[in-house]
Amino acid sequence: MSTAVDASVPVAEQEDGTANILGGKKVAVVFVLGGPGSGKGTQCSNIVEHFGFTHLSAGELLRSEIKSGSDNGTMIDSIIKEGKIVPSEITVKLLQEAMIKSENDKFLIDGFPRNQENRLSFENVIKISPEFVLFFDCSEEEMVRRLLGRNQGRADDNIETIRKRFRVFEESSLPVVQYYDSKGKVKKINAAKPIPEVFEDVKTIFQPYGPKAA
Ligand SMILES: Nc1ncnc2c1ncn2[C@@H]1O[C@H](COP(=O)(O)OP(=O)(O)OP(=O)(O)O)[C@@H](O)[C@H]1O
Ligand SMILES: Nc1ccn([C@@H]2O[C@H](COP(=O)(O)O)[C@@H](O)[C@H]2O)c(=O)n1
Ligand SMILES: [Mg+2]
Repeated sequence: MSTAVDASVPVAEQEDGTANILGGKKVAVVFVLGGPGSGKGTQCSNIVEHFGFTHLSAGELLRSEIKSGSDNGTMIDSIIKEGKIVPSEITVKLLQEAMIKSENDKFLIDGFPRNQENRLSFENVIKISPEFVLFFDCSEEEMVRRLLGRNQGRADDNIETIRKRFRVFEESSLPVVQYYDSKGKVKKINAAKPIPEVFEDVKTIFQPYGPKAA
């Protein structure tokens, strides 16, 4: 059984001082937040490659759920097209299953928690506190440019839904960032720079967690 991420890395505890244990192993979780198109997925891929984390994108898990034809698929699809947030019990269950299935003990949870309900549901069900929150800061103007140029066929990459996603980000996701900031857990990155420059800043933050095992 794995007992720790790396003996030299201080692993976060829950607020009551108990360890972050999932499926019998001690785990480290980093929440990755930022506006739509700020570069969360792009930088998570780099972190996986250099520091051996497992990347779990809440949005990707929800899109897979739609594709799988699950009972909730139609409802998730219409919520995503509206740029709104899927009920937490669905997203938290998908994250929990993916974490338990994984053999890794270091997770990047991208695009989550998107609102306070997501945060509380994760705390109550999974009972893990994040090591920190990596927050990508970028202007809306730049994020629109990136999203409209992404070309991945996403149903929500159109200007109407993008505007709605920005409002949801401001109204529901930024309060989560502020909550973690009040606990001293936010590491803010200037995400407006080119991809390699953003990753230089990200690397500095992840140095204690790497490098990826050979
Ligand atoms: N620093 C950057 N400079 C320019 N383009 C970038 C940068 N980072 C990412 N991109 C590009 O912007 C687009 C959006 O990036 P990405 O998918 O990583 O964003 P995201 O934050 O995961 O968005 P979403 O919340 O919509 O999933 C992609 O086409 C990506 O290649
Ligand atoms: N915690 C979450 C994360 C995402 N969603 C929905 O998925 C959409 C796409 O998410 P990305 O992170 O891939 O941009 C997002 O706009 C939400 O509709 C969610 O409900 N809850
Ligand atoms: Mg993404």
